[in-house]
Amino acid sequence: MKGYMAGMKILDSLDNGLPFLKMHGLGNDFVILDARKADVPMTAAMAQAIGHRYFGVGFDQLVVLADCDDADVDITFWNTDGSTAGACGNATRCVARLILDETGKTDLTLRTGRGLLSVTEAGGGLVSVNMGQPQLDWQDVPLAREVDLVELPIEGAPGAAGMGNPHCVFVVEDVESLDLHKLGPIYEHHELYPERTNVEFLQIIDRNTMRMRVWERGGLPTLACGSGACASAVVAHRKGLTERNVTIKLDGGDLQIDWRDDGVWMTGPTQLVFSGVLSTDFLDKIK
Ligand SMILES: N[C@H](CCC[C@H](N)C(=O)O)C(=O)O
Repeated sequence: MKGYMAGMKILDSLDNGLPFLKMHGLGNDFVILDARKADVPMTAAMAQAIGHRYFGVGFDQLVVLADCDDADVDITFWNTDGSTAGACGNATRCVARLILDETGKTDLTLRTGRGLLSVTEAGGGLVSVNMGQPQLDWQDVPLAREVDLVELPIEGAPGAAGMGNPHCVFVVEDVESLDLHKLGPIYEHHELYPERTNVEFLQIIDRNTMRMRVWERGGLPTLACGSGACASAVVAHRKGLTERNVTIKLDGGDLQIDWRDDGVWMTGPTQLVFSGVLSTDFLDKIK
């Protein structure tokens, strides 16, 4: 910022501020902070403040990158309510794109709350991530008690799967007519999910295509949810409705999900939108 608007007091606040990137994957948007070179302390209150769409920057998830010994980078995901998540598929793709471009590699290993994830350059601006095998034991999702994960004892008999974070997947006749703001909070806080859950609504189009809308844990509908798309593909296949390889049509665009022997692969686009700097004045107020 030096030289630009020289002499204005605001410059100091930006020169010593905290740089960030804004990216999205299918309209699921992220603020990315790089703590690899300089420590970036993050708290729930800070995440909430930065995430505010009017008083902060705004995001669906905040992403903090850190160095680690056994992967190209370590990633932590924060929701707008200040909670953290073990997985975020779209943000994982966005970070993968950054590190692929930064290193010139075509394959990466990323560390998330779920463990080590493999990434591969898919060409045409697309990135593929192996999101790992779905968690299909009730303790791992986690659920409150042992139940049939393909037909949960909830009206509408949704299915459950974990992808490093919990998911509750409904199959419905008409996904467009649903009021997510009404339904989402009911199931996010359902007693069967002790750590709350992300909630996906699917409409099957054919055995390789479905439409999905999502209410994310953290209290908001988003335009896309990568881990939710993976969980949805798993549940729909386990219910016998689809093949293992599907196109999922989200509000923000399409994801390809392929449940292979080595895990659930997710392929889709990413977009770097802008870089910015959080002012020290703002940071001082939210600490
Ligand atoms: N948008 C993310 C999911 C964020 C996860 C979060 N809402 C939670 O599990 O608490 C995705 O692409 O997978």
